[in-house]
Amino acid sequence: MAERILSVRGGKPVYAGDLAVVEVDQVMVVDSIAQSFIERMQRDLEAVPKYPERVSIVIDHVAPASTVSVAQAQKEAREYAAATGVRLFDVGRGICHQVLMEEGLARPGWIVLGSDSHSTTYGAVAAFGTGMGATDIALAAASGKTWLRVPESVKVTFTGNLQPGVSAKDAALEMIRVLGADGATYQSVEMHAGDRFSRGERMTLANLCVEAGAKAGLVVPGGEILTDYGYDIPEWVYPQAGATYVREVVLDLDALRPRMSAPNEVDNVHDVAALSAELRGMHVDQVFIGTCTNGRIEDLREAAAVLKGRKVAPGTRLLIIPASSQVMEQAMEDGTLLTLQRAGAALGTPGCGPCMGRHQGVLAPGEVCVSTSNRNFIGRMGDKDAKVYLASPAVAAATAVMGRIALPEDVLAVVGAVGGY
Ligand SMILES: CC(C)[C@H](C(=O)O)[C@@H](O)C(=O)O
Ligand code: SF4
Repeated sequence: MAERILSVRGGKPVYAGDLAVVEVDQVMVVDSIAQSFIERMQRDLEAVPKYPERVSIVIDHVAPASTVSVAQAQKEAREYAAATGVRLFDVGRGICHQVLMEEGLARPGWIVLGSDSHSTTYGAVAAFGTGMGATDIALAAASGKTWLRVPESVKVTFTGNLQPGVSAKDAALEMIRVLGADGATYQSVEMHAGDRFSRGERMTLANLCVEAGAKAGLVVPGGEILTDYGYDIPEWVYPQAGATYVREVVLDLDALRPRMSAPNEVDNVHDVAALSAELRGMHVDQVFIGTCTNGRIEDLREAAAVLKGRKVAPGTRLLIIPASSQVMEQAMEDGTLLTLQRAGAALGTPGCGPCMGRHQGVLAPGEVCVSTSNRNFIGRMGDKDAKVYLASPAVAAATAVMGRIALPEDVLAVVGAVGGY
């Protein structure tokens, strides 16, 4: 898939290891990188965006601003957008990847460069999405092009079906366990799943690919689900018959059970049911449901199904942040937010929230957090002595009810307050 997309978009056949120069359809800049991006454009390149409509700035990582310097950087980003005509998604619109997908700014066959590592997410709609630093992003904005070394591909085939209580997040964590945290460095993870996964589920899978070091995470479009792409799928995004891969992995969804990634590496993945009694009994201080990995409407509904009529355990706090304003609206309309609020969740403004430990839920030394995000390295969500466990929204919600790591079935017997919120 990577070879074909980069060949067509570069106008000549390229193979793994070749250099490709390709047209860029969308350049995405996040708040945290905006200042360096602007500096590269103005000071180093002395350029303006070649195609302003192909550049989007998203204020999402620390939104609303937490300090004066963050506020100043965001002010400069707004002014830059107004002066150059690039698109601006301001505070409250949501997390960059979710917003670009909702706005149709990632489409099958597109090349989308983001100043954010989780730009692999766009592979959910067969777009070649990848993250780059401020300098490369600025060059792409100034020239409308970028150069890439064409990645080798790893083939991941999903068989069977997700069982009740098991989600795409569990499949993604299992994939990372099998590949390893550096198992797909600068490779394209090409996922073959037929029509097993919805658009949101494919986003979760493609999102996690960068945690194996991948350059891109491409889901091969398949089956009945092709309608949720929103745009035509060109024939040339499909892998060539007889394509060769550097590695092939098969994941059986029938056998998959809820997974959890334990500190401090994303590929330290375990079966939740098989965790030691000590870990299952450990007090959990904070549960966070949200992020570009699992902050979509289906994720909030999954959490609400577990939390409905129940309360967050005393001594545990539950933070829930929808990935975008659109998700927030859907969750308002269908009552999901009310269920979550009544269960005792603290609801936040759409954005990244505490995912990378900069605001809205930073962890103290020794605290334990179960999060639906994608990273759990030392210091990710606050103090270096805090611990982050990664799981699905259902496991996170069950954990909030029990105050310790739990499976959705563990809370079935719990009705109403567990000691009172
Ligand atoms: C701030 C941004 C550059 C960073 C990333 O690149 O991924 C962040 O989104 C993260 O998840 O750590
Ligand atoms: S939600 Fe987390 S992982 Fe996603 S872009 Fe924001 S900080 Fe990065």
